[in-house]
Amino acid sequence: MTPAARVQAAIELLDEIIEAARGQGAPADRLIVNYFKQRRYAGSKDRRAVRQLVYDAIRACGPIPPSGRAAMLRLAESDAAIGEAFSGTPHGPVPIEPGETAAKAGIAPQWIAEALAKSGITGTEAEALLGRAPLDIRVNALQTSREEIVLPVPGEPLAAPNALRFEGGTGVLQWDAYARGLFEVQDHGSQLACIAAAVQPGETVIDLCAGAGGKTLALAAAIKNSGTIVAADTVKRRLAQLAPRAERAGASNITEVLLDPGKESEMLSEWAGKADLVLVDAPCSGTGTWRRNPESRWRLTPNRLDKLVAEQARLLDIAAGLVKPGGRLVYVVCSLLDHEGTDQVEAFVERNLAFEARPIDLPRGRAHGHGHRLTPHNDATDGFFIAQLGTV
Ligand SMILES: C[S@@+](CC[C@H](N)C(=O)[O-])C[C@H]1O[C@@H](n2cnc3c(N)ncnc32)[C@H](O)[C@@H]1O
Repeated sequence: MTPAARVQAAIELLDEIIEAARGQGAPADRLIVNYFKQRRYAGSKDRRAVRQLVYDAIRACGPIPPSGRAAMLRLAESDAAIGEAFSGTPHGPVPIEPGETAAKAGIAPQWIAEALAKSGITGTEAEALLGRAPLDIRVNALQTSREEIVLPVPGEPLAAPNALRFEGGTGVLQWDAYARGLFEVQDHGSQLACIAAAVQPGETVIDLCAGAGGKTLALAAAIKNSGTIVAADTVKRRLAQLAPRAERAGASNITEVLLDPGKESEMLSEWAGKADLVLVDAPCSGTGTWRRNPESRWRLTPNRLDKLVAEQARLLDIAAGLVKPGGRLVYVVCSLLDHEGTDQVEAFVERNLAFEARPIDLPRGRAHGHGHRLTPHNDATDGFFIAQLGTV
């Protein structure tokens, strides 16, 4: 493909991504894969270059752009080579019309940028939300250690004791050590959130929003396969990924519970008031993961955020009923909006007088409100808010 044809392909893809974001359709990554399935003539270099153009344009536009072409014109303002592609050559974009405008720049749609600013995320902190994420792994302490593991490329040791960092895009899933369960891909921030849970061997742990089990597996390793971990979620397709991962990792103390939405407490009643730890890794807006999914900021609406905040509060109250006297609840969101973080915890302790927010001691991050905050700028992790709620 010529450089101009690559720019035109990126414009077409951006049109699809914008439409999907407006209608809550397929994520950008899937649309890119589908696009190239129908265009086998594009080689791997073309695919990589187009993908890069698409993601650079997504990052460059704050609000949802009116069109893929307007998004690419925004990128052209900082890259003359892209501007030159608008010359009307075959397969390339038609020339720029007089008065044609580029999409708006910025960190995010205005209302989200304002909510972030109210939460203390401005300037370089806000810009870093759209940086490029490295690739972190968690060495599986059930099978090996960071010192013993042998990998094709040496990773950079991080503050979490089992964390190693590689350049983004490193093909770690093709490594033999992955197939043998010696490590899992997990952001350093997620690993630190699991450390905040401070599990001890023999404990009864409920991972209320286990998803595909990323944190469940870290907790199983920390608890050294003793005690019990209940991994619960409402989405079968996510929870179904846990069993094969657990088998590969050698984690043998996990019980899965597929929950019906609205019947969570009923379905977990055998553990009511019995858990040493309940982890609530709640569904959230994901503002801390824009490095990986920059277009997700175009999908969030005030109404969707309100619904998420209400669901987080409901899940926290369900979790409170599962914690035993003297036990603890750890609340995690990969968002930096205070609505979903410290404000949520403040409202929880007002509703649940048996709980108090406790300080968290981690090698990275800072205290923020009623919890602890990790950010891409300050900590080189995804953005997280973590709170530990102990019974008084
Ligand atoms: C942030 S994700 C969890 C990620 C997972 N803990 C990990 O480390 O990979 C939030 C999860 O909450 C689940 N969820 C949403 N509503 C729920 C509910 N009412 N009860 C339990 N889980 C729920 C979602 O299906 C999703 O898997």
